[in-house]
Amino acid sequence: MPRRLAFFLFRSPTYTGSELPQARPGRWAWPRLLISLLVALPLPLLGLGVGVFQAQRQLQRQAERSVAETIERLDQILDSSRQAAESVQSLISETCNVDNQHLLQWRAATNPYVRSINLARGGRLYCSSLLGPISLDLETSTFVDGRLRLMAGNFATPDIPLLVLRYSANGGSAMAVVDSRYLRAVLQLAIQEGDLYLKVGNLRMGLDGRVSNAPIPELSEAFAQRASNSHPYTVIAGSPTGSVENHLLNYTLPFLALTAAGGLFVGLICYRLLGRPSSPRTILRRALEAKQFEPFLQPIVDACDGRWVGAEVLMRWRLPGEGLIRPDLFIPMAERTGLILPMTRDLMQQVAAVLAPHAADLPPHCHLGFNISAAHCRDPQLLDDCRSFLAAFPPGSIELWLELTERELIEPTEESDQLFQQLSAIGVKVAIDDFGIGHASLNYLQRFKVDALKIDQSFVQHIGADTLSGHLLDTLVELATRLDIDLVAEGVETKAQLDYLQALGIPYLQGYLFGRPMPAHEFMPALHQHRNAVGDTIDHQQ
Ligand SMILES: Nc1nc2c(ncn2[C@@H]2O[C@@H]3COP(=O)(O)O[C@H]4[C@@H](O)[C@H](n5cnc6c(=O)[nH]c(N)nc65)O[C@@H]4COP(=O)(O)O[C@H]3[C@H]2O)c(=O)[nH]1
Repeated sequence: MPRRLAFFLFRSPTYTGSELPQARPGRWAWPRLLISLLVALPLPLLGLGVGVFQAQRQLQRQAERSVAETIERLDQILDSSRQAAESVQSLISETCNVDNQHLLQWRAATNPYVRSINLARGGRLYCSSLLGPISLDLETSTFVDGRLRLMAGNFATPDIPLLVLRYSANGGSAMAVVDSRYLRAVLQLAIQEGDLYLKVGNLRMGLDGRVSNAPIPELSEAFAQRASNSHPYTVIAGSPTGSVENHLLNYTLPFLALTAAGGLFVGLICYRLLGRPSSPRTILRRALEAKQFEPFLQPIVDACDGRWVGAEVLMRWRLPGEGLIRPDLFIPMAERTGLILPMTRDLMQQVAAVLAPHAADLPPHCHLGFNISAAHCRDPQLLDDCRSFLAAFPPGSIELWLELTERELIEPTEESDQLFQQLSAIGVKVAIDDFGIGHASLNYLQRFKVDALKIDQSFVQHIGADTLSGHLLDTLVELATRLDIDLVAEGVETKAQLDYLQALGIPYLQGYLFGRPMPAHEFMPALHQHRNAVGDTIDHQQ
C-alpha cells in the first residue's frame, strides 16, 4: 500500500492538523460508524446478489444440459438395445432350442449395453439368453407404452435394477435387458451438482442407481424435465434447497471475499474521511448553527462608587464534551473566515433576548459593549443589527458600544466612514479596545469618531510595578480629557489598582475585582445582588 494511503487510513483520528477545537471524536463515533457501515455494505450485498443470481442461473443451465445429455445417451443405449431385440425377431415363432439359445447369447454378447435377451409368447417368457428355456409371466401391462419397463431386479438378478426394452413382432416379443450399471453411469456422468432422475412410468432411478416409486424430492433451486422423443421415458434434473449456498461456497467464495474486502476498504475510507477534521470554517459554521456560541457579560463599573453602569459582552464557545472555549482560541479564525459577522449578530440577538425583558431594571443608559472587528467595518448589515438590537429595548434605556479591536488592521474607507456616521446617527458609540498596545490606535483616533478608549489591561497590571506605566496612564487620561472622550480601564484586579485609577480620575473600570464574565442569564440576578451590596455601602458612607 502506498505510504500516503497507509497514513491516511491508519493515522490517529484525533489528529486534526488544526488549532481550532473540535467536539471530542467519541461523541461522533457511533453515527460515523453507522454511516461507514451503510457505505460499506452495498458492495458485498451487490456481490452476494450477483453471486446468488449467477449460481441460480448456472444450476438451471446445468440441469437443462444434464437432461439433454442424459436423453441423448439413453436414447443411444435404447436404440442399440432395440436393434439387438429386433435382430432376434425371427426366433419368436420358434422353440427355445440350443441353436436359438446360442443365437440369443451371441446377440447379447455382441451388444455393448445388453445383458440378456429374452423371448416371450402368449404373455409368458419362454426363452432366455442367460437361463435357456423358462416359463415366467411377462406382466405385459407393466411395460410403459408396451415398450419399456424399469425394474428393481428380475428372476436372474433380483437385487440389480434393470431396464427392459420390449420389441413386439411375430405374435410375441423380444426383450433386451439393459444393466442398471450403464444407466447409473450415464446419470452420474451427466451432472456435477444437484440431482438427476430417469423416470419410466411411475418408477424412477436416481444417481444412486436405486429404483423406487417414491415421489421425486422437490427441486426448488433449479428444475428441468424432458421426455425422450424415441422411447417412453422422462429425465428430470434439478437442485434441492440449499444448493445455491453450496454453489456459492464452492465456486463463488473468492468473488464474495473480494467484494467483502472492497466493501471493508470503502467503509474504512469513509470512516477515515468522516473522522477527518473539517475545515475551520465548517467547524465554526456548524457550531453557529448548533447555537454553541454564548454571550458572557462582564460588568463595567463607575469608578467613583463602584456601581454597575453596564457590561462588556464576551463570546464563549460551549463545545459539547469540551466545555467553555476561550475566545482567543476561535475569534481570530472567525475573523479570518468572515464568520465573525453572523456570530456577532447571533450574540446581539441572544443578549437582547435575555436583557430586554428586564430593561426597566437595568442601570440607566445601560452601557452594553460588543467587540467588533475589521470585517464589521465593511459590513453594511452591522447598521441593521445595531438598529434591531436598540429596537429591542425601550428608547434611551441602553447605550450600545462597539469596541474596535486591532487584531486585523482596519483600513478606513469611504464605505466605513459612511457606516460609522450612520452608526453615530442612531446613537451607537465607538470605543477603541486595548488602547495603547496596537500601532494603529492613534491612527484610529484620527480616522474614526471615537467616543471612548479602553485602556489595555497590561497598563493596569503594571501599576505600582514601574513608573513608565504610571506616566503612560497619565498621558492617556490627558489625551482623553483633551479629546473629550470617555476612558475605561480594563483588567482591574486589586484594590491598589482601583485606588490608583480612581485617583487618576478614570471614570469607568472593568476587571475581576468587580466581577468576572458571567453567562448572560446570570447577569440580572448578579446585578440585583450587587445593588444590594453597593447600596448598603453608599448609604453607609453617606
Ligand atoms: N487577567 C484579567 N483578565 C480580565 C480581567 N477582566 C477582564 N478580563 C478579560 O479581558 C478580556 C477583555 O476583553 P477584550 O479586551 O475585549 O478582549 C477580548 C476580545 O478582544 C475578544 N473577544 C471576546 N468576545 C468577542 C466577540 O464577541 N467578538 C470579537 N470580535 N472579539 C471578542 O477576545 C478577547 C479575550 O476575551 P476574554 O478571554 O473574554 O477576556 C476578556 C476578559 O475576560 C481581569 O481583571 N484580569
